[in-house]
Amino acid sequence: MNEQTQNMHSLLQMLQTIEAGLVVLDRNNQVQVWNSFMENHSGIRVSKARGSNLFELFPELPERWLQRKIDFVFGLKSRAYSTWEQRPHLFDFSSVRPLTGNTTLMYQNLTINPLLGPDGEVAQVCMLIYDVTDTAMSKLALRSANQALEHLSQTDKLTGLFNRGHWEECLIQEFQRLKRYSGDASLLLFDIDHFKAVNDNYGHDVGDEVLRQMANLIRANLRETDIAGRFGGEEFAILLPNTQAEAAMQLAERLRQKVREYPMQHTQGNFQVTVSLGVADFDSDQTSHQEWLKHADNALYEAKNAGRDQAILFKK
Ligand SMILES: Nc1nc2c(ncn2[C@@H]2O[C@H](COP(=O)(O)OP(=O)(O)OP(=O)(O)O)[C@@H](O)[C@H]2O)c(=O)[nH]1
Repeated sequence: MNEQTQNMHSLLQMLQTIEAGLVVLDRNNQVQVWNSFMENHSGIRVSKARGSNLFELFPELPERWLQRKIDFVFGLKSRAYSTWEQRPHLFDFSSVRPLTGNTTLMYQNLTINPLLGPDGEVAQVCMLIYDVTDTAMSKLALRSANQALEHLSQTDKLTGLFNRGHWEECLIQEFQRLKRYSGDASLLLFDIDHFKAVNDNYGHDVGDEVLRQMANLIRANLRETDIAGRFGGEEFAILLPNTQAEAAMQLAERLRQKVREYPMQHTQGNFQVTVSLGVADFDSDQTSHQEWLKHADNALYEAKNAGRDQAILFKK
């Protein structure tokens, strides 16, 4: 064996054993090279793979998408890429997790490189398939931990509604949007009447349960785009985007009715509670979100003073 042949032989052996899938395709997608990574993970021997059409060997491959990439490499003599974030599992290979022993589908990155023939044109393409399962799994775990943390930091533990901090951030964003682009939105503040008496008569646990039931009633009566939060102890706030004062008052009235009809439960039976509500719509004269809130709070105060169990719209 001369030196050149020996070098070529070593090179081929190296390609056979690299820890990535290596597939060389001709212009008709027929497999020319198939390394041991591909053999081991697909269970398809090189003798069967060589000369076969890639898409017939792997019907699960997204043919149109991959063909476009391959054509791009042939046509433009440049590399093409795809990451696990775009296409998590290109080939349906499984991957054994060393720590847990669990099997999961292998996450893959892909590059497709042009291989030039003697005429300088692309004669074949070389696909490299990388197993990036470890990176992908830890990135996904981190992402979901961050999402859970974000959710926790925005949520009121007792009711599951947004907490005051996050709700107020939503209000600020909506206020700034309305200031810039104009439009309608309304605010609804509501407070359980004589809640202290609920705690005093039935105990703090029953009081907590009333707050939870109240949150459920709110959730059941809102649209997806409405934003509800627990504003304070027994006070709730709802931001109603794209809603004029009249429609906000209808919702306030409906909520008031639903609450007073709802049988709150304690060990000796049921009891009723009522709520007072203050409504204020966005007004371009308002200079800050606090001013908008103040308007709703003034209306709520008026509703309390006028005898409770009612909704009042803020008037300048
Ligand atoms: N069970 C329970 N009670 C709470 C919670 N947060 C605040 N409270 C109670 O809510 C009550 C609020 O009482 P007040 O501010 O006097 O108001 P109110 O009795 O509802 O009277 P009005 O609002 O004037 O109708 C207090 O007794 C607080 O202890 C909570 O998370 N759980």
